[in-house]
Amino acid sequence: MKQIHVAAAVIVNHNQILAGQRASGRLGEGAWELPGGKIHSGEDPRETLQREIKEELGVAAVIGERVLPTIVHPYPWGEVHLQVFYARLRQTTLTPNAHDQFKWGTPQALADLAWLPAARPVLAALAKVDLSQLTIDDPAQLYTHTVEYYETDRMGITHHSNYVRWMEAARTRFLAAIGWDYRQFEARGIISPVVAVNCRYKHPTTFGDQVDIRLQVKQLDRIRLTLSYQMTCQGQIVCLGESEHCFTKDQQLLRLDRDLTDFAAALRQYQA
Ligand SMILES: Nc1nc2c([nH]c(=O)n2[C@H]2C[C@H](O)[C@@H](COP(=O)(O)OP(=O)(O)OP(=O)(O)O)O2)c(=O)[nH]1
Repeated sequence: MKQIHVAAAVIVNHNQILAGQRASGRLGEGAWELPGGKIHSGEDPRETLQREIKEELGVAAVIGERVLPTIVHPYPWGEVHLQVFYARLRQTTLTPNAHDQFKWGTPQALADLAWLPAARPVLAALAKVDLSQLTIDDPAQLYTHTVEYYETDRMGITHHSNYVRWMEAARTRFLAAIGWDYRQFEARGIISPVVAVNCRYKHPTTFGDQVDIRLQVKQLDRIRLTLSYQMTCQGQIVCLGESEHCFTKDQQLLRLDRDLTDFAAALRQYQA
């Protein structure tokens, strides 16, 4: 039997997920499914989902962890191997393309819809999950640091200066992950001075603590980029930071909306 490899997304918003009704004229028309589609040859299933969600809903998505092991279901048209991942949408306004209608609801409320059979085990698995507690991270925006002994002070807590360094570590990794490695800027003669940094220390950390630093693009104006950093340890906020940057070449300020338009477009994808 022909094998059909498919990726589908449990798109989460608070405690609700998104179900789509397959448009008429498609196989399984009228049945409900999770957004997704066939994995192209050589494609990573997470890339499939980014592509399919863009096509079907008109928005960018962050793809998280697997929900459950691959589901295999035989249909008259082939054996579907369904890989299901959590996802969240970057924007809330959808432009539906491939479905007759969409519904948001808790897995319990949506369980009675006429789902494609391969999707049913997903609904059963979700019934045991507290979706509102789920964090779906874009790896580009998350840097995890384990506090070193040498980062602590005489009081036994992390010295405050380290948080600013971790912000920089999160930032350089973020830029590299979105295709704008800082070395590329330097190779083009562009430098990016930090024009402001601030930190609000909310709770101390100490040796061995694992600190998650989540970065977001807070603001982009003509010359300035503002990034925000939320730092948590075991889910508790330990520090909230911000940094502001400008970009210069030959000691002239560059404009993000004129001289660095590709970079600005890449950053906008990560704007909160
Ligand atoms: N997206 C999705 N497909 C599912 C689910 N459950 C399930 O059995 N399937 C099956 C139905 C189809 O046989 C297959 C998905 O193929 P598809 O034809 O919709 O994929 P596609 O979006 O790439 O479509 P196309 O461009 O080839 O028309 O997986 C589900 O929950 N979501």
